[in-house]
Amino acid sequence: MDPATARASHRKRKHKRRYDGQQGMASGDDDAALALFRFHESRGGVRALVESGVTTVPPLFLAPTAPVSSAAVNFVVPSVDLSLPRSDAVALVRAAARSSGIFQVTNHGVPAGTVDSALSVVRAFNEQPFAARSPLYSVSSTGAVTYATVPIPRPTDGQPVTTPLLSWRDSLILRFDDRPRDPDLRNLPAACRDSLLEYRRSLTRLGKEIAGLLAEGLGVGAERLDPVEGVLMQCHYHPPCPEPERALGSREHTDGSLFTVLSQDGVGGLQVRLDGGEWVDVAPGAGTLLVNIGDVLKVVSNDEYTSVEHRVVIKSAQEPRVSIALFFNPAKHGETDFVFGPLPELVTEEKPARYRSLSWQQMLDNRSALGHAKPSALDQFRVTASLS
Ligand SMILES: O=C(O)CCC(=O)C(=O)O
Ligand SMILES: [Fe+2]
Repeated sequence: MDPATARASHRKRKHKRRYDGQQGMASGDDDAALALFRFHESRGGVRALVESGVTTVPPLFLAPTAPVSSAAVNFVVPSVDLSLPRSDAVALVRAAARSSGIFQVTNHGVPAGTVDSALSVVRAFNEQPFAARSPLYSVSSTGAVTYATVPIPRPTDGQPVTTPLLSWRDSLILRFDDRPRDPDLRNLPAACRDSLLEYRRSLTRLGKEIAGLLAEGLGVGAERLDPVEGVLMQCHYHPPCPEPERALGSREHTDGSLFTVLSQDGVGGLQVRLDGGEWVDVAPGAGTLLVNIGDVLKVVSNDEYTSVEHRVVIKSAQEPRVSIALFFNPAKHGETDFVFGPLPELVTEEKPARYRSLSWQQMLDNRSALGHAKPSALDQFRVTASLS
């Protein structure tokens, strides 16, 4: 190979690695990696594909098996009425966080208009002409605001190349970590910016209340999970899909957060996996707020609480679906990485620490290397019982 060809080939491989986030791909994946590269270069997201009139799901998005849910199980997401006396609300939160790892909150004090408006500005952002939204397109995981079709890393479980690389959704991502003030969102249309900041302000109050209830449910002081902050806001737009049963809106994963507050419109598609078994639908309720437990809280609670595995299937060939996930973590300002482990109060002789302490960065590194699904990156930090 002459030096120029070798350099070009090296550049191509580097590009591929940057975009698929995986090291050492098999050469059989080359075409998929190039298709992924080209897709990102086009800067229009899934929405642009749909606008171009695709009638089939391109291979980059193909789910390996039809993502069916169990019709046999009638899953009703636990509901917590936040206007109940505190001890009752704590008991409900505790039961839900221990069993399914997801619950819905009612009487939460977040105005319905705040949620509706946030969902509709996300939809409007994505439905702007290509020229208005594509300048923000970036797969970088830094920056105050980015817009992209973001892949969730594939589990490295030896699945064949047909594993989908991309989810059928475009995400507008706002990052609030490391910043004492609101991030610079000047690139967003003003109405979009104002609604999303108001949404975050309102949900931050709710997040603090939920953190207190979750802490009390563990039998520790409310302040033990405080201060929390909505550090990352992912606003997802799932364009109508010509073959809904062949794509996934989101691959299966657990969230890396303490907990996540999720709102969605009435289209539906969110599913959870019960006890690592069957996938079941979470019935949509337009504007309802769901709380799901993430991996940080699973560790901090020493496995008292469970992080819920979830995914999004595409329900409609006509209707787009919009959802907003606000991820809550311990507040951190500046450069210091936060380290977390089982709370000392929850470690006893009968129940020793199930995890070693780990830093947020270690957790992120493991998630991108091993994928976000179970068996999870977290298992790397699990303390295994000594056999001797
Ligand atoms: O779109 C949804 O309902 C779920 C989104 C989600 O799971 C996430 O952003 O982590
Ligand atoms: Fe999630």
